Amino acid sequence: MSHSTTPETADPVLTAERAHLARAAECLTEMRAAASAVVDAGVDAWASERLGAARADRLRALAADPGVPPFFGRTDSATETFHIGRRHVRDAAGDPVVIDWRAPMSRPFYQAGPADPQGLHRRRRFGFSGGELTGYEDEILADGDQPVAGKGVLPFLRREIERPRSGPMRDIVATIQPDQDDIVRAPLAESICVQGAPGTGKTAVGLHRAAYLLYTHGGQLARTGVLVVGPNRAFLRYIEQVLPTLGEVDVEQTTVADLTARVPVRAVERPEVAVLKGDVRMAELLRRALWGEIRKPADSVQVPLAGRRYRVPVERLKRYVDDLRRRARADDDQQLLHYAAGRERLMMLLAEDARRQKEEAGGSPGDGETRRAARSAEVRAFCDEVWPARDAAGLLCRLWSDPDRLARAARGLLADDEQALLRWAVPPRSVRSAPWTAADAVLADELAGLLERTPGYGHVVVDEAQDLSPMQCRAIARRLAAGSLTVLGDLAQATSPWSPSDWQRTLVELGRPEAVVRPLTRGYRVPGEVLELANRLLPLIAPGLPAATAVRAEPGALRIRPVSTFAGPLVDVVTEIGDAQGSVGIVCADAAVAEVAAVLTGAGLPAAVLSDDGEEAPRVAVVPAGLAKGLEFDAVVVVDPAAIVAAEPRGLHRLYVVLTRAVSTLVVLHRHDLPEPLAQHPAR
Ligand SMILES: Nc1ncnc2c1ncn2[C@@H]1O[C@H](COP(=O)(O)OP(=O)(O)OP(=O)(O)O)[C@@H](O)[C@H]1O
Repeated sequence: MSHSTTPETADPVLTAERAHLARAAECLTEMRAAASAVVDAGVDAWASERLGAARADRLRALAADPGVPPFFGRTDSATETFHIGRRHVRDAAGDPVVIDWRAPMSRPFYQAGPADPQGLHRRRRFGFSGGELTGYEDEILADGDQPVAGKGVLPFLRREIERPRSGPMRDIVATIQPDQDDIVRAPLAESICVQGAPGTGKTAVGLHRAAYLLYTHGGQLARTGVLVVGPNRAFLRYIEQVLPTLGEVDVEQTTVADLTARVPVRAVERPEVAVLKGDVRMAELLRRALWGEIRKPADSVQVPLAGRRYRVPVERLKRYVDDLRRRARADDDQQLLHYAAGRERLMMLLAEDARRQKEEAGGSPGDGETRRAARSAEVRAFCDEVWPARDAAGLLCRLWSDPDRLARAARGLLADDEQALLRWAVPPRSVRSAPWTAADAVLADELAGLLERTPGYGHVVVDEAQDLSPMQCRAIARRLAAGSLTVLGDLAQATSPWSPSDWQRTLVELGRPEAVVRPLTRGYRVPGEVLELANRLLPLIAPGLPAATAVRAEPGALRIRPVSTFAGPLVDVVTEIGDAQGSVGIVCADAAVAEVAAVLTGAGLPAAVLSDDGEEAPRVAVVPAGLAKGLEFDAVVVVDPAAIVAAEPRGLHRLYVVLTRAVSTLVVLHRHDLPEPLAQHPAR
């Protein structure tokens, strides 16, 4: 049974809860004061600085956002009552006033249900308005020891979902559902792949998982860090406030493009070239290209050490080089000998050889003398010849400019016509001015990863992973080191040329083939009527993938309107829905964005184009279909679905993405026939 209450001064429950809220706010203020008053008596400057940093972290964590109330829920068992909030609050005696949502004690708040009350007899959720506690909703989970019957979607959850969107994505900490909670709280060591239909909460779950792991494994992850990777800056901008609201300010959030920004990207290549550059064979090509720079030693070397010269014969030099090369083959980045380290090691091997010779002759050279020998002009000249210093961009530039070099690295790997796709017709004047593309940047990053070890994170969350190329996956895997991974995605929304039909290959390239694929199938964002329309595309775009079921129905949420021209109807629709609170997305083919924006602004409507530069999204946004993925709007107008489908090879997948962005209303304006499965829809 559930029940809700609206503000009522006479309600004793509300009065008591408001008093607890005031007490929690007071305790939080005291905790903050205590954290800033700590003095570093009796410690040295270094320790004081470290303490200062730790205190700053703690203060930041305690910094209460006035719009964020100290708690949002409460659990009652026969013996205990806990208030659950975004962070722990305790009183001066150290007793808990609010329990952090991530603490084990909070788990029943998320997991208990009528079928399994987990010792609770009641769960309470609170409603707030501008920081004021205005209402609450109780769910009775057990009557005495007897579980009570459950019911459908709770009014509270529904209100949370339907609250008008303004600005970036919000956290879902008050309403995480049991299947989502299982993923959020999975152990740190477990790598997980969440396959979820649109709006099932994948992004939300991934971000809450990051926050949960940081809370539960704070010490370990504070050292190694957590990384969140999203598809583009518009998406990052949309999600970037969720973790800070949860008190986690130190998580790095980035795109693959920013992660791999090794060369200045100034060009876009043809799709078939981009496909080839994303192919996993590139990894072997680059490995051969780099290690192919190494030459066989042709002559002995005279190594100067402590005033004398020692000859290292060519046979020994060959053995040193061969031994080092063999160590460049390890699968594990931690074990791998990187090219630059190999060069350093070779220098040392020559110096140590000379040292041994001197020791055999009765001398005892010191470490400093040996290190100087390793840096001597003779040893350097030898290494420049045999194991030359290289940089990623320079080597890639030579590879694309020099057909013979490319052919050597590509032998047996790429056909002639494939090599031709990679070659630059005109070699650039300099490395910097070369026509680098985004795919080249990922390749340069692969080379950089062969040259030197890439620092890894303790946990990486990667969103919209269905679109990653194998080479992009490898770029992420390099940053994983010994850490674990949360992969979020939907095969039905895959629009890139690499799009897989199952997750296995992606997980292999991401370095975690053992990751368990966990489905999420309850759709929170999209009303049932709209989801039913989009689901009609599934048999065509992702046969075998289970369709999501919507948690809410909203009669009238879907309108499909045939039009003869777009301008007039578009202005009418946007005028009508733009008046309501909340966000509006007008989604059209990328090529039509300027025209659609001009129609709307020409009619005096406050619309602006959503861009990928990380700027905040306008409330009424004209959204290129190519940028719609991962975003959502209270109302969506899809303009000319046929043009969206025609614009790219996986256009139907793109249409599926576009049709699943609306929280409350979807209007489809179409001039041409709708794709076959949609044309049969009753809402037409
Ligand atoms: N348990 C929940 N309580 C309240 N809102 C939720 C819950 N789960 C998801 N939502 C809301 O549903 C919407 C969709 O969530 P999210 O963007 O995480 O889904 P997604 O699976 O990543 O979608 P897509 O595949 O379209 O990118 C968001 O507004 C999110 O806040």
